Amino acid sequence: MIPLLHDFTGETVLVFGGGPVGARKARRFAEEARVLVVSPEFCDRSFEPSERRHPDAGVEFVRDAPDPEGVEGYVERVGPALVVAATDSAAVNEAAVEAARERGTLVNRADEHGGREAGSVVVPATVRDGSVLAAVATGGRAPALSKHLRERIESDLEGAGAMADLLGELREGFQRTEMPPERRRAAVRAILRDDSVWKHLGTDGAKARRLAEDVAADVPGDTS
Ligand SMILES: C[C@@]1(CC(=O)O)c2cc3[nH]c(cc4nc(cc5[nH]c(cc(n2)[C@H]1CCC(=O)O)[C@@](C)(CC(=O)O)[C@@H]5CCC(=O)O)C(CC(=O)O)=C4CCC(=O)O)c(CCC(=O)O)c3CC(=O)O
Ligand SMILES: NC(=O)C1=CN([C@@H]2O[C@H](COP(=O)(O)OP(=O)(O)OC[C@H]3O[C@@H](n4cnc5c(N)ncnc54)[C@H](O)[C@@H]3O)[C@@H](O)[C@H]2O)C=CC1
Repeated sequence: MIPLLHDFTGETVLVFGGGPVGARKARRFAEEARVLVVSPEFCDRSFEPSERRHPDAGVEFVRDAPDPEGVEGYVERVGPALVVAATDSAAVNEAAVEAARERGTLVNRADEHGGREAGSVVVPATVRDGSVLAAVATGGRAPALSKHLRERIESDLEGAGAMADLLGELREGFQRTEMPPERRRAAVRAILRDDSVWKHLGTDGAKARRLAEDVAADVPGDTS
């Protein structure tokens, strides 16, 4: 399996099953999507996304226990970008997969592992810092290991979002001044290797930027 990124901003995600697993997936997608959870009960009703990347993002709950035909009806009416099948009923989960497949909609089935058909996607463990993200998966062999590794790499990503913002701004400047591509690459590499830029990113962004500009200015013109 090969990871791809999908922007759910402004999209709807339809989750069947409001147990711990459905709630965890709902929480994840509600960072940027409008999430509709269909379930007789929802174990995470107080949930509010910590980071809302779209005004409509959040979770709505519909109290219902649809049978397989009813599941199809929800998928038809809601027209989601992704269906999450996270009930404790294999028949209901299978109906959600079928309904999604018929509409060409992405589907995440929580009660299975191993190879999948096109359009059937897996949710990895994710670490995010600003616009930077890392995802861990184990081919479904050991999801608890994905969680464990996610916790371990959380600290590695600290400051990465601020660094991405800084480099994004500097790159625009480099492009405006028509800095040759080779020199631009060398400057970016030198900034990334500079401990004092990293150190100041979290505390004094303006200072980090000045340091980075100095590092870039010191990069030799001819790097061939
Ligand atoms: C295939 C996949 C499909 C999918 O859901 O997309 C899937 C399937 C299954 N998970 C099961 C169990 C557990 N899953 C977790 C945790 C997570 N599971 C996640 C993803 C995935 N789980 C996909 C593969 C990802 C990969 O390749 O690694 C994470 C990463 C993302 C997320 O869900 O948000 C999230 C960590 C999030 C985080 O913290 O960062 C824990 C740990 C815990 O709960 O503490 C346990 C209990 C321990 C154990 O059993 O290992 C079972 C057995 C159920 C049973 O026995 O009944 C199945 C079904 C089966 O294996 O058949
Ligand atoms: N992918 C993952 O990370 C994991 C997957 N699982 C699997 O996912 C499934 C769900 O796990 P949990 O949330 O722990 O189970 P759970 O049993 O606590 O929750 C299932 C929820 O589905 C609801 N439900 C039942 N019939 C429904 C229907 N017709 N329509 C809508 N909702 C319905 C139940 O009321 C309950 O709220 C389990 O069957 C298990 O196989 C379990 C652990 C982790």
